[in-house]
Amino acid sequence: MEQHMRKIMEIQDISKTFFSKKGMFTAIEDVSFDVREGEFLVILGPGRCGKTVLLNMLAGLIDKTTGRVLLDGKEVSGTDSKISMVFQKLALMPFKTVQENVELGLKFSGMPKSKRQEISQHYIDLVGLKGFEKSYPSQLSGGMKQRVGIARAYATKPEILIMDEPFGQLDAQTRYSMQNEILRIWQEEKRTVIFVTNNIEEACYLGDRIILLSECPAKVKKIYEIEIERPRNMISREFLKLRTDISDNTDLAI
Ligand SMILES: Nc1ncnc2c1ncn2[C@@H]1O[C@H](COP(=O)(O)OP(=O)(O)OP(=O)(O)O)[C@@H](O)[C@H]1O
Repeated sequence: MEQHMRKIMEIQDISKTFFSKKGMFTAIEDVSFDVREGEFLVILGPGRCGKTVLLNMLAGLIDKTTGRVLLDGKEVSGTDSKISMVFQKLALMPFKTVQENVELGLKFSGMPKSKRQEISQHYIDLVGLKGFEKSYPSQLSGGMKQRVGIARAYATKPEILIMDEPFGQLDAQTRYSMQNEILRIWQEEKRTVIFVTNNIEEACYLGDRIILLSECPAKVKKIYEIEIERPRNMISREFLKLRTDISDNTDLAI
């Protein structure tokens, strides 16, 4: 637990209200929590409760209406190279190979080709795609495409990886195997992960902690510390108890 105690990110009273001709709509209201260095933090909330809006504010992709986000003690405004995102619908470039897709962020930073190749190969190997370097996204399964997205996010060596329902589009079997894969990758290459899901079982399986959000406007309902050892058994008593506690505390069926 010791290594989890440093606060890498502090989210202080952030809110988001959208204004349009039809009126105003508050998606996020006074959300505060800390992110601890090296932890696997899960944000769990019902569908359409504002999870993506919250993540986009953490990543500096959209403005906050109120509140502050501190990264390493300094306020973040706009995007920051210390944060990298993995999206549910991966924006892989269809005419670029796996390797070129993984190198994309590095290329933008102006890194020379040989260094780019060395780094991309490391992360392609890490996510289990060795041998697929020259494949195109259309030749890959859904799970493999997610692996490319994960390698691409890791390749820029961010301090924090934000993952927005990355397994939401996968079939159940692939989803289970990717849950184990993401834990393996996180344990091999320690970074702070903020992982969003609307799936209670997935949250209990993956998280060191779970931030449970309410329905819209999203507020923090409860923060769970999970002490269950990994690999977690989804049918053990303690796992089922946690799952039931969270489910009883959840606003909508999620
Ligand atoms: N630019 C915008 N203008 C107005 N309303 C918006 C905007 N972006 C998001 N919203 C609204 O904010 C609410 C939360 O959306 P968001 O996509 O964050 O939910 P979510 O929890 O990520 O959903 P899902 O579980 O489907 O991924 C929705 O009702 C959405 O319509």
